[in-house]
Amino acid sequence: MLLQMRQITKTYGNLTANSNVDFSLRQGEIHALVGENGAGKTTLMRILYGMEQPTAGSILLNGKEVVFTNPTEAIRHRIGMVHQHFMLFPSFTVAENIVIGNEPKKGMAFDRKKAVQQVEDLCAKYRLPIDPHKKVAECPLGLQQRVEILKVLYQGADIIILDEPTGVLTPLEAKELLVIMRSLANQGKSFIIITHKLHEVMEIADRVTVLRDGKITGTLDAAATSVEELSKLMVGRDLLESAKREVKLGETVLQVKDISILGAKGKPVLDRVNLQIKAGEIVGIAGISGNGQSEFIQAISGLLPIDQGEIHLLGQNVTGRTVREIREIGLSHVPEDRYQWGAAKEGTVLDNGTMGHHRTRSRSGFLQGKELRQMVDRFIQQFQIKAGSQDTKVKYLSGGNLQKLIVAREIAQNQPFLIAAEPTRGVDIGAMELIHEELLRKRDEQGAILLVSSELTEILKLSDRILVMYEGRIAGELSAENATEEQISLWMAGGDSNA
Ligand SMILES: Nc1ncnc2c1ncn2[C@@H]1O[C@H](COP(=O)(O)OP(=O)(O)OP(=O)(O)O)[C@@H](O)[C@H]1O
Repeated sequence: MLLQMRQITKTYGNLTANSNVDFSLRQGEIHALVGENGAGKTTLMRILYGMEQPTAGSILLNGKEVVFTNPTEAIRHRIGMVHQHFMLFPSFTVAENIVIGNEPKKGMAFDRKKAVQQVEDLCAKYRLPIDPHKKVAECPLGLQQRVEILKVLYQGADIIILDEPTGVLTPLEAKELLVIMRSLANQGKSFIIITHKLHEVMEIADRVTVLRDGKITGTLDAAATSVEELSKLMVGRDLLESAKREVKLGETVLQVKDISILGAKGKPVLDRVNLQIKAGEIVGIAGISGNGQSEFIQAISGLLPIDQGEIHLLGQNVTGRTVREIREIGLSHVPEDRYQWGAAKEGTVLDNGTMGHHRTRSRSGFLQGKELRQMVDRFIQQFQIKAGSQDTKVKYLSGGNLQKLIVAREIAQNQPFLIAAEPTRGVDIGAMELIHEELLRKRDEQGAILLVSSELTEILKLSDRILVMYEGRIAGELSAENATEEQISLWMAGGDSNA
């Protein structure tokens, strides 16, 4: 066995993140690690990569015990990790990012020519083409991830850990990554992949290990299991399928009229976009990221000024209004980037769970300290948020648990209009089901929802109408009944526009 982690336990104060975990990896294997948010997946991998020390337990590489007190030691033992949030220098080139830390030198100076040559050789060896001279800032996310993978290969990794690698990728990029992993595995590399996407596990993994509440609930051959069995092992129950119910449409809540945002190079970021959403409907926007969806949401929520057109919310012209004014008129917003817009990392669960709620009225006036705590308690229970206590800083929450907290907070604002951008990014399937159910409930109660998601299945499941964005324009619109994955994918790729 290439790698064995034996009886690993990790505690933080009185919280047990990993409890007597046994995990193994064979050479050339792709081993998926799955489990609910906060189950302890990232913690286990941080231990393997030397970022954390286990409270108890041992790691054996090729049968010999090893102890890593930092990532440099793990790298020396040919273990590499690609994190959820990329750790690249955007203003450096691809080649510079790959060799950094181990740069070829000519005398004392950095040997740029040799670095480029080494990167070109590496790309050829592993059949992962990329332009070494390109600035990382100019690479789409899929290519940035390729740089991260090339970087660990450059460092000599034989074991590669990928933490939710497809979360930020487009469907096409995700498919490509799976092909790359299989090809590298065939060349002898071994992978551990943390993912919430069980269909991906079925597609790519040889074996799969399920963690629940810090403990292993099973290690299975992927070929001998199913999505249903895995979800049961993860969540401890069968999943409910939420179905859309008939709802009568109410009055117009959002009206976007012909809005445009001019780009830096004369090419519009948004080009005469129109949209109307009524009470009681979910309108989904599909599209490959980078086609204007982010700017569209930012424009509606007052984060980004527009150059042309008007935005009306509940009959009021909100064009040019501030974020706060628009929120007060009737918007709540689950933002796309939870770290940039959604949360204050140094704040506690209580602080983050009550943001924007201080002006929410209770029967006795505005919500007071105790009522705010009770409200956050309800969020924690309803969404099964693993947070230790309300006084825990959110930077210690697992990614999915922070996402659940933001979604709970925003839905509870009870505003007539909700923007839900990537609402289930990074959450486990049990939590995804809960969030979907809550969004549908809000719609049934005459809420108007704008859903932006890179997950086509999510768009298809929840939306009453689907719009596809391509290069800043609405490339097409379909009702839920007429929507097919094929048609949407075609518009997403810029083909056969009906607009
Ligand atoms: N430095 C820390 N201090 C305190 N608690 C921590 C720390 N790091 C992790 N935890 C806690 O350990 C538990 C396991 O977290 P971990 O990030 O491993 O979960 P995960 O399975 O990767 O979740 P997700 O799918 O949401 O990313 C969580 O309850 C988390 O809040």
